[in-house]
Amino acid sequence: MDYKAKTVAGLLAATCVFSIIALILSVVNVKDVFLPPSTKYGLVFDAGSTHTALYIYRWPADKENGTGIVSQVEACTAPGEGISSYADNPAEAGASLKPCLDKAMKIIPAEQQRDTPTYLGATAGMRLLREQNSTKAEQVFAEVSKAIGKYPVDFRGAQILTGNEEGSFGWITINYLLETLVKYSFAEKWEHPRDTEVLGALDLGGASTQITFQPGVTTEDNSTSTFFRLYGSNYSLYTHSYLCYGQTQALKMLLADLHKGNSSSQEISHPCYPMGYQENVTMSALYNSPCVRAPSTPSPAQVLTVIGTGDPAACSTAIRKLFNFTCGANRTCGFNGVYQPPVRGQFFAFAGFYYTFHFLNLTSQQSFSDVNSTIQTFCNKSWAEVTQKQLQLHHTQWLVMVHQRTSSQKNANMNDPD
Ligand SMILES: Nc1ncnc2c1ncn2[C@@H]1O[C@H](COP(=O)(O)OP(=O)(O)O)[C@@H](O)[C@H]1O
Repeated sequence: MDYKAKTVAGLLAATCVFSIIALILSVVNVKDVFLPPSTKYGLVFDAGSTHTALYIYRWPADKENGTGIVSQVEACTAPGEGISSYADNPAEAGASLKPCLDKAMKIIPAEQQRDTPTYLGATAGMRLLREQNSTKAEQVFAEVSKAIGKYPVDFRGAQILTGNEEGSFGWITINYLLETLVKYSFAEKWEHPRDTEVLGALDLGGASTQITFQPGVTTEDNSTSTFFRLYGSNYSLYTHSYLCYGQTQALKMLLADLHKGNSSSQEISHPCYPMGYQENVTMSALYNSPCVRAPSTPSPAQVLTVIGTGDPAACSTAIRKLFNFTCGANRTCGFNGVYQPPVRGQFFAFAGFYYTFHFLNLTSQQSFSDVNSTIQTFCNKSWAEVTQKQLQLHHTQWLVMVHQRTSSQKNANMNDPD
């Protein structure tokens, strides 16, 4: 499995759309089976919390065992940030999709465009906006739907994925790409691979993080269980999405915690930023999300100065405070009391995990101790040594480290060969 994991890691990075193939696979309509065998196209917008991408897929119209075999033709990144960032200017959310739709229209033959199923799936950025202001979320959706509706495609709707869907689709996608669900055999047939274990999925997004795996026991809590029939086989999965525990939102929670620890001061000493680093942030920008509770006497225009102290141990302690690892009696849990059966098998970590590990040159199945020492070395660098480009990844390494430590404490195996 290791060599496959390596190969697929590159592919995963390039596409960054772990839920999307799964979305196509699960939505390809039964009526497609009766079309004459030919190539079909599908379009999926992955409306993430930090950016939107359009993926163009192609598959043979005659399908295998009721689930399609899909390949990606092209990916297009929409300009600007995620659609939730257009809450105060929803028309711009629609406009941001046009360059990618234009590109798709150049790729899909004109006579097939009207038969091209097109979906938009939004993730935790929109879940948070809906929580904060459902009217604004609806306006953003109305505008993106209007923009897509102007193109000659078979638009089947825009929706906010639930956390369970996001987790499950990520699991399906990595296992599809790793060929643990279906494989092209020497007999030139798509077959269910024998003696191959599926992998668990760890997805670190910007606004949420997901864990999904096939547990060895019956899931005790129905809200975390999901069932799929794929390529003729049944899968019962455990899945949970932790809202606010994606990179962007978790770092916001961390900064808010540090601010509340000394709220009378206009300076926030930040142990996770390198020594010498400094930035200004307004109170309104810091407390603009349901993930952080604003102080009782808000002063939106007030400017706070964040000063890096570059203290890995203090950073680790501050991050730990974002997690409650206490479980109820007779219960196993992930964190914050969320039920989780004992982890089982190998896991594949992707999205934010991949970007951070890639930046640190840690995507070649390094041992756990090598990973930790590389992270420690990087954490001890001063701001002068860390370029602006590196900064964002510098932020995230701490989260990754905590995720790793949490996983290792709970005996998860994150592709660690040791
Ligand atoms: N090319 C990239 N390089 C580094 N980090 C990235 C890149 N693309 C996305 N990310 C990070 O990956 C995370 C997932 O982004 P996104 O898919 O927008 O979030 P979500 O899963 O919450 O919708 C974010 O923290 C984002 O900053």
